[in-house]
Amino acid sequence: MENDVVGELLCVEAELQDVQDQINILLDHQERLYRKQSELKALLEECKTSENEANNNASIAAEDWSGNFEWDSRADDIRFNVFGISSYRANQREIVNAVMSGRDVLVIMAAGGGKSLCYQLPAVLCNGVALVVSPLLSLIQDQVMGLTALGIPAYMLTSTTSKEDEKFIYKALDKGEGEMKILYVTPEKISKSKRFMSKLEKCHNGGRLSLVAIDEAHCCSQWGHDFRPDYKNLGILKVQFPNVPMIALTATATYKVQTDLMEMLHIPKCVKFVSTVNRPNLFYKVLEKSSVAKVVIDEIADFIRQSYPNNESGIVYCFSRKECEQVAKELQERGISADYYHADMDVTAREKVHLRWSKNKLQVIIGTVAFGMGINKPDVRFVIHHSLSKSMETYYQESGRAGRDGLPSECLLYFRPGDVPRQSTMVFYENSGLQNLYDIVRYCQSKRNCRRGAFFQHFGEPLQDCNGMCDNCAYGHEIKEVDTTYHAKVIVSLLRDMQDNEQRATMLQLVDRLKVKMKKLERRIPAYSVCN
Ligand SMILES: Nc1ncnc2c1ncn2[C@@H]1O[C@H](COP(=O)(O)OP(=O)(O)OP(=O)(O)O)[C@@H](O)[C@H]1O
Repeated sequence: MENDVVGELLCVEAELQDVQDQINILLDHQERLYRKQSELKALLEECKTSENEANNNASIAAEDWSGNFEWDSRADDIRFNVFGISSYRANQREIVNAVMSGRDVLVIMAAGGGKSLCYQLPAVLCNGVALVVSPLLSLIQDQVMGLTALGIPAYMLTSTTSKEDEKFIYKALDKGEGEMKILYVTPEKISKSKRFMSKLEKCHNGGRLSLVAIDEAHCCSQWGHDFRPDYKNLGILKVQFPNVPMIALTATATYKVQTDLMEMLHIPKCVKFVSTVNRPNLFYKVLEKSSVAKVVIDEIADFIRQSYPNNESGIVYCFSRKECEQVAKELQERGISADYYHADMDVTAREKVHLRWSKNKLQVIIGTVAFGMGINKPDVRFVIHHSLSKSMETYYQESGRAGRDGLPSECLLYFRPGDVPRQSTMVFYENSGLQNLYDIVRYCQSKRNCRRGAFFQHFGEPLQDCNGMCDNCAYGHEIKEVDTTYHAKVIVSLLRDMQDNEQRATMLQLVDRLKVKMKKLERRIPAYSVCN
């Protein structure tokens, strides 16, 4: 009898091993299919793009923006002698040529790729004034300061503009008096100031409006990660000035966002320049986040001390304002030069922190998502996420603030499932909010797939080699397989009970109830221990 049982047990074990082997084969197959699926999706997007462009304007395909143009030598002269740039980066020359040819242009170029030159160079080359719409005051101030230092007459019309400058700007628009090549405004100026719009109209009627640039153009789309209601009204610019070339620029836009913003800005026939989202100098890594807050801070402090002992700049992103302050305080207590930045602080205090950090007087800035657009520091060596972002797109943008100078930099994300419900309550009412959140959760939980590959997949781009620049590709992870069938059954029965009794619970309450129920069951049926 015992022999029979042993024999049967061996058979079952052999069969189980066989099943496991088949599962492994299927998992490999699934991974290959995912890759293929992402490549095919990218191809489909490309086909759609070229099909749309062909439908919109058959001549686009035939146009070659890298050929010779009459402004070539003047453009080279200004690029080199005014901007001090010795050669163009990918797509820059082609974009300048398309704008100079009077076409509307959509530019999608990764952070630090050099988008500003794409409209600033044509602005200097052309007669008249270029209007630039940009979402943030700090961003505008930086740009105007930079251009003024290069000797380019650039101005901004914002709440901080002096009466004297305002008078000069209005005169320049109205009558073409004084020298003004570039004028920066926030989108509110377009939607809210009738006076400004009437002066702009006069500038246009006098043939002096050379081009319109829309920076951070993804803000137009509700499907984007940073929708701004005032951006919705920018379409008026194309309606009022149909013959003035418009250039819309952003670091990220999925196909859906691209289509949406082209529609909002009324530029259906624009020439599109899409550069890769790949940032080869960034190393992406996901770390398991301890449920003990102090442990996480200790780890972050150790990482900064050991990897960046020479005051190299970094950012730590936190979920809430309170958490920012707490993390900053605890890092300070561990001897790290750190301070916080969030929307609850007054503007002066925020600017002070930003300035200290920009000038390397402060090593680490601890920010909420409010510390975002307009951060132009090129030498940020690390971006740490104390909790996960709300989407792949947001994470790409935030982590992308590292290494804009092209030098090796690190992007670390601390993940624990307990942080997911905090985000899900925030994104529940956003367009595709939960779907976007689950995409990044999948990114965090993956122990097999290339992190970089996840970005390519998300932005519908063909896969490129990671060159070992993510944790999964560099060292791989030991994968422990756990059978969770029993847990799943208990969860389902728990949910059924709650449904029958019309009860509601948050995710964390649910976890607590599950723990209690598991304990009860274990006591009753010890064989089904949680460790099973
Ligand atoms: N062709 C070039 N050669 C060398 N440096 C360049 C070139 N074009 C731009 N740069 C420099 O690269 C840096 C980043 O450029 P820019 O600020 O325009 O990037 P961006 O694409 O707007 O990035 P972000 O989306 O992060 O704002 C700037 O210091 C700029 O002077």
